[in-house]
Amino acid sequence: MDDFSVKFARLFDLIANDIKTCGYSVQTGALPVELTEALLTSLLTFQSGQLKPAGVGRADQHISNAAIRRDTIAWIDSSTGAQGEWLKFSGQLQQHLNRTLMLGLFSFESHFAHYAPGAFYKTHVDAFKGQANRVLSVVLYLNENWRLEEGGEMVLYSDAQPVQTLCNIVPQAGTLVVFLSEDFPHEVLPATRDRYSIAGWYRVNTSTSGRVDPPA
Ligand SMILES: O=C(O)CCC(=O)C(=O)O
Ligand SMILES: [Fe+2]
Repeated sequence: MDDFSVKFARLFDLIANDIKTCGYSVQTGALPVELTEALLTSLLTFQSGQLKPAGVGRADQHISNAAIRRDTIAWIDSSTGAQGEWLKFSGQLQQHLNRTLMLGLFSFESHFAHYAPGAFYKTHVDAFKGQANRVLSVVLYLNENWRLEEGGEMVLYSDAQPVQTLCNIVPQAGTLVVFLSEDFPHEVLPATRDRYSIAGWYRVNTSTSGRVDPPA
């Protein structure tokens, strides 16, 4: 194990255990402050025009739908050191979950998101049953000193009827949320201040005869 996986070994165990027992995990202080600060700096260096209104649905049916979501996004690559560290962290978590839970996670994609004051994302699921696309969702918050009265919580609901609220998650810097993409409807409530985060998804490889999805 390298330093990185030693550092996060306990966190990865806690997440794996939560996913196994209840399908979701909320970890406060999961990532070091220096990393969440550096990620926020990377996000803020995008000119506002470089963050694009997010779409709804699969990439090939990309429709921007302001009635459903009002965030703007930019996909993450390893162009800054902080983004590289985030991708390394996500890769290590992927390996750990594959080893411990046999999830067969194959690829990872993630984007920065900015919710301006008043912006929201109505209740949705990140993947549709049977489509075997997004298997596991990850959200990391980048907001220092978030106060409860500022709103902006993510509300996680149960899939079963009657729908129950499982938890309200305050978007405080360092909090990491991981959940099975098909199983948990969730929403983002409007906030009174700018709200910054990263949302990511692990996919399984669903390639069939000659068609690779997602691209290897
Ligand atoms: O920012 C959040 O709390 C969740 C975002 C989300 O649900 C999504 O991007 O699919
Ligand atoms: Fe979502």
